[in-house]
Amino acid sequence: MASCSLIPPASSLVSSSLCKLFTSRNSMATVGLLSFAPKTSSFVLLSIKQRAYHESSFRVRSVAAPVEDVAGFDDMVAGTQRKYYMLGGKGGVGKTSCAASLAVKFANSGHPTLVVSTDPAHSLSDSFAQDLTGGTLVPVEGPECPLFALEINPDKAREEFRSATQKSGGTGVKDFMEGMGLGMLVEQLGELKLGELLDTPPPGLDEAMAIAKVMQFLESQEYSMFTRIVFDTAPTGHTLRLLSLPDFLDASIGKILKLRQKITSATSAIKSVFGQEQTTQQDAADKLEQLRERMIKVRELFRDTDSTEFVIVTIPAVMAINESSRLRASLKKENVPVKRLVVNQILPPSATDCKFCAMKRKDQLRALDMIQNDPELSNLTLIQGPLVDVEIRGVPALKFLGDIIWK
Ligand SMILES: Nc1ncnc2c1ncn2[C@@H]1O[C@H](COP(=O)(O)OP(=O)(O)OP(=O)(O)O)[C@@H](O)[C@H]1O
Repeated sequence: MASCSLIPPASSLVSSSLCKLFTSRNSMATVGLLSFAPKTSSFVLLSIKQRAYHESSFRVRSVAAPVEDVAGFDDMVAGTQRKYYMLGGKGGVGKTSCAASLAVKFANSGHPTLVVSTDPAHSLSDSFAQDLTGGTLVPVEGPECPLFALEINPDKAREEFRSATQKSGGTGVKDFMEGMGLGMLVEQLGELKLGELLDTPPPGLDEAMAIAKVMQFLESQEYSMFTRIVFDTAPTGHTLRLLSLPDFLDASIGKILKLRQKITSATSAIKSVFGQEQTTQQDAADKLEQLRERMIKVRELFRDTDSTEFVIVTIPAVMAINESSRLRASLKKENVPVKRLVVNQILPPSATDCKFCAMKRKDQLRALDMIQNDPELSNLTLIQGPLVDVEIRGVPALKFLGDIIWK
């Protein structure tokens, strides 16, 4: 078990007191240094000296900060009905760290939880300091309730889509129709820009495929235990494309299936050619139909105010805030529910003793002010995450960050 001892302030950076955290298992020594900031009545993690500590032995209960309902975590954790949290924002702002810390907090609050990365450049494995690759659910060691992680392999998901569509309307059929002189149908196929879609998948396709894949997993009895699903999504641009993608794919696939019907009933010659491959054609058509249904479900999931919430993560910097504002506007237009905005990596108030930090903090405060005056962001619940001086890696560190952010 961890213990906590209070020692006198060691530097002017520390506003009130320092708390040293220990872990005794495997003779591991200091785990972290906390600073108590009286202004905000909260503890700030200053450093973690030992990274290879044992998850289960890291406890900060004895120094828990006074509980404030800042993020509205009580509301997030309430109920056993399944809820989905999608965390998204600009690249590098801390989406993965926030998503992973939220997942750990849910699991420690009694929810069997699944955390999924749909970002093609996965960093969940790095965040949990555990190998989570492979496209299957991997148990994360440490939390009190089951926590599983899943990194969806976008290449594999895209390949599935490619083979399904090629069989039932892609280049093979297009060439065949050209050979038969059915120019008109080829034109219709061209309109779908399917070839383009397959050769250079738009950002968002990976994401949509990944989410569809997760929903497929979740339909099975085996995964019915999960009551909280946290998505670590790809950077903003991808997310925005994703939102319009289900409509696009739904329309495209719908047209392909209609086109296929037209082709099969067009001439007896074509019928006989397709007849030879009737089973394959049927399989492909079924796959496409399935894909279309899943895309519709993804679209519905994003807009379901009862079970889904999109949490925007940003940093206190003008560019990031502007991007968050645009993201929020687009999400609003698409009727995607957003209630919370995490502003991560905020310098602690005590960071004023060096010129650089003082300037930086001033800059950050100006950016925070921008949020208050931004018509898209000002009405969201503002959650502030402190900048800590080490990388947040592994369950104990994620638990620590989660306890600061998700209150
Ligand atoms: N509050 C914080 N204090 C200090 N470092 C942080 C904090 N939040 C995140 N980081 C660090 O910033 C880096 C990027 O974080 P993370 O991977 O969570 O961001 P991301 O938005 O998911 O990035 P990407 O868009 O590249 O996937 C990591 O090294 C992480 O440890």
